[in-house]
Amino acid sequence: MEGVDHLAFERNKAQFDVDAMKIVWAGSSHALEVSDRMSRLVASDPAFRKDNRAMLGRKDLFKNTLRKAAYAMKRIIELRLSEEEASMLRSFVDEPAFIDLHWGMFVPAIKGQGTEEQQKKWLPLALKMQIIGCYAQTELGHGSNVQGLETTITFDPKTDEFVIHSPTLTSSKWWPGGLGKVSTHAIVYGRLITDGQDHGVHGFIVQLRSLDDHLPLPGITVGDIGMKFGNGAYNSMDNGVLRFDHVRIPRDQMLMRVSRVTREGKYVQSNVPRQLVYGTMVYVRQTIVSDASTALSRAVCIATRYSAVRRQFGATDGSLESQVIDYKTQQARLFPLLASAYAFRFVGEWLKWLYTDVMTRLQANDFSTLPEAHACTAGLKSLTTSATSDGIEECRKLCGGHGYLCSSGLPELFAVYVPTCTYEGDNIVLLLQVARHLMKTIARLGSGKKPVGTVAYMGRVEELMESQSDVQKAEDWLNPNAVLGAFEARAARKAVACAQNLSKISNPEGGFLEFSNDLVEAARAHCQLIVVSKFIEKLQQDIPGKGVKQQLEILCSIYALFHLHKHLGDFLSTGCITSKQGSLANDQLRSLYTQVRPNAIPLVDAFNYTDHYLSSVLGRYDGNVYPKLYEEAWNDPLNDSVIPDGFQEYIRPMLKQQLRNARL
Ligand SMILES: Cc1cc2nc3c(=O)[nH]c(=O)nc-3n(C[C@H](O)[C@H](O)[C@H](O)COP(=O)(O)OP(=O)(O)OC[C@H]3O[C@@H](n4cnc5c(N)ncnc54)[C@H](O)[C@@H]3O)c2cc1C
Repeated sequence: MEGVDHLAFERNKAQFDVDAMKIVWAGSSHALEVSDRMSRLVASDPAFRKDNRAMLGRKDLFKNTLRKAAYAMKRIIELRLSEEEASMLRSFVDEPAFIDLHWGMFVPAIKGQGTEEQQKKWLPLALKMQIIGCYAQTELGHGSNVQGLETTITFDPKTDEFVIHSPTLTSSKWWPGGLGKVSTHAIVYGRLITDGQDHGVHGFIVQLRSLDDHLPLPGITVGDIGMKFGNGAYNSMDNGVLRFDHVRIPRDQMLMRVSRVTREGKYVQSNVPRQLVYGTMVYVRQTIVSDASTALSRAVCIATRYSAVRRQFGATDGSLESQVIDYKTQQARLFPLLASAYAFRFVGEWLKWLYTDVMTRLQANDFSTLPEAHACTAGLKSLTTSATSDGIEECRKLCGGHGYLCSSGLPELFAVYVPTCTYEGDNIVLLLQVARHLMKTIARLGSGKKPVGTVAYMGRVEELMESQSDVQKAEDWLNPNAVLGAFEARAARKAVACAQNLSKISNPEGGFLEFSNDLVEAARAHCQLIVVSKFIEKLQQDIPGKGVKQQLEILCSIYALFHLHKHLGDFLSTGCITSKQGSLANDQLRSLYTQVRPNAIPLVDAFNYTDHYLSSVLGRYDGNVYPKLYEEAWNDPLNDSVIPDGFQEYIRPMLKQQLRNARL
């Protein structure tokens, strides 16, 4: 029945103002207005149709992506959209494409690492897309270990040029998105060599293809690296391979904000501090954390709506069967993910603030917060992307068999999302960086310099080593101080235990390798503390709207207590809480699930996603799942004919064969 809202009875249960929650989710009324307008614009335009992506072959998929990107650009110009509107529109087009790298890496790298002069020259071209750029750092042989890159970029004082060369097979650039078939330019990272001296890895703007006929320039070999995981999914992106055979570029194409090479070939550090480069990294990782909340909330929206539609077992006397969302096990898997989506939203919002704060301080030559900002964005990138990847897969399972259909939207969402655990820093490598920062923080505790920002709690390490939770009944766990106290004590104690183990080993690097699993766990505990504490901080703000704050308080408690329950071993073995307190946390968690249940559908409605964006039969706003699933099946190309191609060649002969000699 078209036009009927099959989930209306769920929406009527809302105990809070959903429109007010939409504003909280979007960040402001303005952000909601823009995102709502842009998402509807995309959803209503058939040119942005995406329900056939999984059926397309690679070439058609790729060409379709080019068409959409060009059409989006045309609309952005025609409608005179602002940068904010344009970026929203692109995100609702929802198709991994070369433009992601152009806007997400190429432009920020020029802004962050280029001199003013370089920005003046390159940014207008890039912003109007008269050149298209990518970010070519990773090589076949090295990704995480950037210092291991092999591409050489040697200054030739005779011609005032750099010569870029790929000396080995493993020095081939490998993976950069947008490189394979589209980009005209790249930020290429390689070893800078002047006068025989290696100055380490630096970035350069390099033209790869002719702006007239798109052919690779002399000395450049470039192509796509091949199909990736999933149907459709990330295959709309041309991740590429690139080799240089003594390619020459002018000297002024080295990104020279932090260091430069003079006409005479002298390598000079500018008075702009090297740390500035970290600013771009903080920016990029902050967007990844925000995107994590978006991806997870999409999956959760699908799984929650479908869990309210799906009924299994429990019918008595001819009554309806139970909605699967009412099963406690379903709630215990789904609601922590709902809570995580909100938690990541707020930690992402805070990271946006942090980036602005870091940049303001950098302008004033204050670098004091940079190591901490760098470590915490690295850690949060790792934590949120891992949890989101696992969460999307859990949502697929929460949808039972139908979750495995491409029309559920979940397989493709997972396939597109999962490489975030690897790109922009492998998640384990990033946690090890956080652990290094924690160990340095502990080592400096005696120096009198107080730790700042998200490691400030380490300044109270003596107290945290002794503290005992005073929780006596289940409701005590609703007190934010009780939760914070336990998470701080756990993080501090795990980090201190690592530091103590490391101090017993004479070779610090050897010790770091030996205890790296414990260090990763300590870093994870620290990052979970950040997420919990930022959620709690958010709730200390004024949050208007009937019942909105109350719902968020429930979600915050679910996020914290779910993790406390999941990592109970940590909390018990470090002695932060007793086993009785652990089981009280579990009691409280059960009660919170019951409280969130009537609000589950309204809480996912607050994400304000269009059906186009969700791209899921199971997650449809109106809950009209079964007729649409049935209809969708008949759209599959295999159903174009009743008898499949190949029947005469393969099926019929098999059916008719006489197996006189077979041993079957
Ligand atoms: C879809 C996608 C898009 C990408 N886009 C780009 C792009 O646009 N531009 C670009 O330059 N690159 C890009 N990359 C490359 C990406 O940045 C690298 O793959 C990433 O940095 C990981 O490096 P790696 O592949 O060398 O992994 P490796 O470092 O080889 O990781 C392999 C394993 O070793 C482990 N490991 C590595 N070092 C350590 C250590 N010190 N301690 C413990 N364990 C360790 C890792 O945890 C992992 O389990 C992309 C990759 C993907 C998948």
